[in-house]
Amino acid sequence: MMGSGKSTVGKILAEVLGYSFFDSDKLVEQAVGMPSVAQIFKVHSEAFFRDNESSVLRDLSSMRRLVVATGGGAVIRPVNWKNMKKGLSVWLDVPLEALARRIAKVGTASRPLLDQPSGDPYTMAFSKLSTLAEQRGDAYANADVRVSLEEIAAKLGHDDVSKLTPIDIALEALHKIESFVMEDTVTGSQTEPQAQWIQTL
Ligand SMILES: Nc1ncnc2c1ncn2[C@@H]1O[C@H](COP(=O)(O)OP(=O)(O)O)[C@@H](O)[C@H]1O
Ligand SMILES: O=C(O)C1=C[C@@H](OP(=O)(O)O)[C@@H](O)[C@H](O)C1
Repeated sequence: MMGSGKSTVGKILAEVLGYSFFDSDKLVEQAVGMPSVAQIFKVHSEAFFRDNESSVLRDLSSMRRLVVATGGGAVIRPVNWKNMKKGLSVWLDVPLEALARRIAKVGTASRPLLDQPSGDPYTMAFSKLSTLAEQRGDAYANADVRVSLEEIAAKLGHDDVSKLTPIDIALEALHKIESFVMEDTVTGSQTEPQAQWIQTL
């Protein structure tokens, strides 16, 4: 979901693993030749953005040793899952209140689906995120690995997920990825090829 920390945590994962890091929104901007996703939505349309997002994910899916921070909406198209399943997918599950707090802090201008002409930024972001979460239903649960910030906070004895650092979250993601790969190897289903393509969702 938007603001869940895909880029922040994804970059740490890439560094630790010695993989390359890509942000699919940035690749779409480059492919289209526009400086921002917001402008692509405005000048073209969401559908145009989604088509380009799908082709970027398709191209990335044939590469190895990379971590990709997808856009939060990549989960809505089954064709994207077909490509994302060529690697290992990680869902950063962040409570909507925490997402809305982060987004209100940085502003909504770069996230066209949340951008509203007026109103309290936290309330507007929370309301739009709730609608998107409802529309997207269980789509995020298709991910191979779920990293729940509420679970990490409980484990570390914090009363609030906002006390978690990106490193806390990346470490938990690495533990979960390791468990998934081990299980995959034992059951013989083998994520292809040994999870060398990781996306944070
Ligand atoms: N664990 C965290 N705690 C607090 N703020 C965070 C955390 N992770 C990311 N952020 C902040 O939240 C905002 C969105 O993070 P980002 O990584 O860009 O999310 P995404 O790529 O999922 O949209 C950024 O301002 C980032 O600095
Ligand atoms: O959730 C979404 O539909 C979107 C998420 C955004 O990426 P981030 O999740 O990196 O903000 C970006 O792709 C676009 O604004 C749409």
